[in-house]
Order: sequence, then C-alpha cells, then structure tokens
Amino acid sequence: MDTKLQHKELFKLWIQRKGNHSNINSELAASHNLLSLYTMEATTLLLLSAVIIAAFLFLSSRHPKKMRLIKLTEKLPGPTAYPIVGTALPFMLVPRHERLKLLEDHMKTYQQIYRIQIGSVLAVNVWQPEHAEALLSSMKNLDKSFTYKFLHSWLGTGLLTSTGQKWHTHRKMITPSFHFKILEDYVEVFSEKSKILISKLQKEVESRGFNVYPYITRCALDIICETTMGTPVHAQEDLESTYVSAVYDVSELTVQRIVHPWLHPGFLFKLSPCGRRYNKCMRLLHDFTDKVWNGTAYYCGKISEIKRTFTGKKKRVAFLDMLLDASEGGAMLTDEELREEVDTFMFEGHDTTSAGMCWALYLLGLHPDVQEKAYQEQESIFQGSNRSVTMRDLSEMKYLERVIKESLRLYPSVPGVGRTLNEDVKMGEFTIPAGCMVHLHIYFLHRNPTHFPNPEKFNPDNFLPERVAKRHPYAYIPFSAGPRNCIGQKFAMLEEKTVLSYMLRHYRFQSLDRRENMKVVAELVLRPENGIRITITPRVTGTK
Ligand code: HEM
Repeated sequence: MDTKLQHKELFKLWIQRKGNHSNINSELAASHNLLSLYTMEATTLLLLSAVIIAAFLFLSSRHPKKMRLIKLTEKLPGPTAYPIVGTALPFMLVPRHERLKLLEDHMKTYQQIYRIQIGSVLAVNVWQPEHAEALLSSMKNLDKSFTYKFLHSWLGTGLLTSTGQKWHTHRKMITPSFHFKILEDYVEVFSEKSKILISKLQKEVESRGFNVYPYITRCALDIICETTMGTPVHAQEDLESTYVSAVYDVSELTVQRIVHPWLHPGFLFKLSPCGRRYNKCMRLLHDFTDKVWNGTAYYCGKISEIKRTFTGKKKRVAFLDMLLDASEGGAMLTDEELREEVDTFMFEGHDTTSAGMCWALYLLGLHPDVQEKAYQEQESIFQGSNRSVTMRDLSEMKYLERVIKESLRLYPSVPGVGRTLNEDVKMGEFTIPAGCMVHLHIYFLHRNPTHFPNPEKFNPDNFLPERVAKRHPYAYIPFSAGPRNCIGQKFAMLEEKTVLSYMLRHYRFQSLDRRENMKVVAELVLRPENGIRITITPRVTGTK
C-alpha cells in the first residue's frame, strides 16, 4: 500500500474514532449526571443512616438499665475511652505477646479493679480473690460474657458457652462421665499414649534443642479422642496436624476480633481478611470433629456398636456414649447439640492440658533440683519398673502434684474468664450493676504477693497442705470455681501426672529459654508464642 493511501485510511479511522469518542463523551456526560444523582442519593442515605444510628445509640444510652450501668461504672477508675475504639486502642497496636504486659500495667495503675470499654461495651476487670469469690460463687451470675459469643460458630452452645436451662441440663448429664470410676479406666489410655510419646521423643535425643509443644499436644489429642469420644485418631503418627494449627489460629483470630470493635458484627467480620481466615479454620476444625464423630458409628444408628472399644479390650465408657444413651432414652439431645459437645470437649480437653504439661516441663527444665526431687518420687513409686501407671500410683505422686499446681499458678492454661452479670455484685466499695461484663484475670490473681510471697518464683512448696490451708480459697483457681468450674479438672490432673511421670522416668530435660525471654500469649489458652525448646537425655529406667 502506498503512503498516501495509508494516510487516507488512517485519517478515516481517526474520524471514526473521534465520532465514537464524541459518543463516549456524551455517554460519559449522561452517566456522570446519573452518578451525581446516585452520589446525592447515597449521601442522603448515609446521612440518614448516621442519624438513625446516632438516635438509636442516644435512645439506648437513655435506657434506664444502660443509664444505671453507665452511672455506676463511671465511679470506677480506668483508662480514657475514645469514640469507636473505647479503651482498646493500645491492644490493637501492640504484638500479641505484649498484650499481657499492657494488662499488667493497668493492674499496677489501678490496684484493685478498673473499668474498660471495648467499642461501646462496658466491662470491669478484676483479679482480687475477694472479687473472684463474689463473682464465681453466685448461683445467679452464670452467664458468660459477650466475648464467648465469638466462639459460637465453632463450639455452638456446648457446655463452655451455653447458658440457662440448656447449660444446667447438659452439665447434669455430663457430670457422671467424669466420675472417679470412669476416670480410673481412662488412666490406662493415659499410659498407652504416654508410652507412644516417649518412643516418639527418642529421635530428639541427639537434638541440640527442639520444640516439645507439638509432641505433647498430639499426645493430649490422642488422649481426649480415645477417652471421651471413644475414637482413636493416632495424632502422634501425624506430624502436621491441621486440627492443632487451626485451633491456634482461631484462638488468635478470636482475640483479634475482641480488640477490634468493628469486627464484632458478624457480617463485617465475615468480609474481613480475619473473618475469611477464621472461616477456613472452621471448615478444618469441623472436618476433623466430623471424622471423630463418624468414628463413633453413631450414624449407623447402632449405639450398641459403640459399647465395645476399638482396641477390643474391656469396654471403656466414653462420655459420648453416655450422651448418646441419654439421647436415645429420653430424646434429650439433638444431633446438633451432640456435635456442639464433641467440638467443646475436643478443644477444652486437649488444648488446656497440653499447655499445662508444657509449662510444667518448661519449669522443671529450668529447675534441675525440683526435677531431681520429682524424679526421686517416681523412683520410689515404680522402683525402676516399666509397668503401666495405676490410679493408686497417681495418688502417691504428691510432689509432682505440687509441681503441676505451681506451674498452673504461674502459667494458668486458661488465663481469664468472663461473665455478664444477671444481678448486682458488690466488690469492695463498688456496686457492679447487672448487665455489666466482668473479666476475672486468673493470671494476675495467681500473682498476688499477699497470698504468694515472691510471686514470680517457681516454688512447688507453695502447695504444701499447711500453706494451702491458710490461703484465701479463691487465691488459686486455675480451674475456676463455683457452679461453672471446670468439669474436666480431675481428668486434667490425672492426665498431666501420668504424662509427666513417663517424661521424668525416661528423660532428663533442660529448658533452653529463660523466663524473661519467653513470649507469652494470653488468648483462649495461655501459650508460649514460640513453643518450649528443650534438650533431652535418656535415663536408665524400666529395667525391672
Ligand atoms: C489443665 C487443664 C485445664 C484447665 C486449667 C481448665 C480450666 C478451665 C476453666 C478456668 C474453666 C472455666 C471457663 C470459663 O468460665 O470460661 C473451664 C471450664 C470447662 N472445662 Fe476445663 N480446664 C482444663 C482441662 C479440661 C479438660 C481435660 C476438660 C474435658 C475433658 C475440660 C472441660 C471443660 C468444660 C466442658 C468447661 C465448661 C464447664 C461449664 O461451664 O460447665 N477442661 N476449664
């Protein structure tokens, strides 16, 4: 094509384009008009919504109950509350492991009690034994604080999160599953799983330092699934447990949600990156519990099948069996309710004990003198024998019990609990009104120098009977207290003793991180952010 022709074609094209452009321009102008119309409407809508929200907030703040709550809590000391964030801002800005330090600063500043505000929600933080008693011994104040609602998509309203008649009925139904006689059967499983743990750790003997946390967690998961659910999951064979890492993530995300008030409404949380991560975890967690759930053969409708154990040995009554029986007989529990309890016990029953055992190992690994004493006690009970642990042996482990109690004092697996008051509670000179949330910080309660002189020192003798007898009954409550205390308390102590007994008899261990360097995160469970690094050396045992 010659160049003149080329220019002509190009000119035509240009004219065409220009025409199109003018069309586009006129379209643009029209859409611009439409846009300004929309913008005006959107602005009006936004303004209208803002007025409605402001009116709602104003009217609800004028509600007599809310007015009373504000009036009474106004008298309490506390940090300055800002619009939207309340007093939560510093907690949003620091890394996870520094939140505990912020709480400690508040505790030192306000001495006894203080008021906080998360978004528009008022709460009171306490950590004195007298306040703990006033809160926990009440038969009326049994409702959990609103923060537990953030666990509903995971645990539903199982025993930990339910209230009212549902909680009462389920508590009554589940309590017999933790009877002494049934726990006695469980000890066999504790021993079985501890033996696997010891053999799995063998490969770390040469290691110059490793994180013991995942080993202990998987052992605890094996224990809870086989005892309460009656289903073996062989978690100790699976090095990468997606269930365990999803539990950690959910724990972190729940606290993120609590401290960011705009993540409180469900629909906003779902849209946020935090919420999307949370939903992914939910699928993993529920998939895992589905497997456990299906393992009970419930869906086959053959309750009797559950009555035999999977190992073919004599029957052990799992708590799930009891619930299923109760449901069958009295049609009391729906499928949904049973699922909620499976999720609740799987979580509460393994995450808390893993943390407890790991902190105990950590402290024993820092204090060789205490470790040696605990080992000598084991030797005096087993005298070198490698036989399984019995209930009687466990009752003789008095010193180990003191070690565990002291570890739970310094590092309580559940660092705090919360309630929403149904009736006023008097705390010192203040009346905390019905409707108010109260957080009890067990972590700080256990560090009260009046009840534990030199509170940061690891000293198992704090639990010598004569010292315990002189102490305020609410000065040490790792399992909470009153009607909503931990249903698995005895189970937990027996499990911890068994696993630690095996650890002590088979290995000498040393902790590699000093206490001042540990990054402690106080979320649903009190965890070391980077695990527990130890070295292990085999002991000569089990020769008889
Ligand atoms: C060292 C181990 C444990 C510690 C420190 C611990 C601590 C606690 C605490 C402080 C509470 C009260 C929670 C609250 O009010 O929000 C609680 C409740 C609960 N715990 Fe534990 N727990 C441990 C082990 C277990 C085990 C092994 C199980 C199950 C086998 C279990 C099941 C539960 C349940 C179901 C509740 C709710 C009880 C209710 O509200 O009626 N816990 N636990």
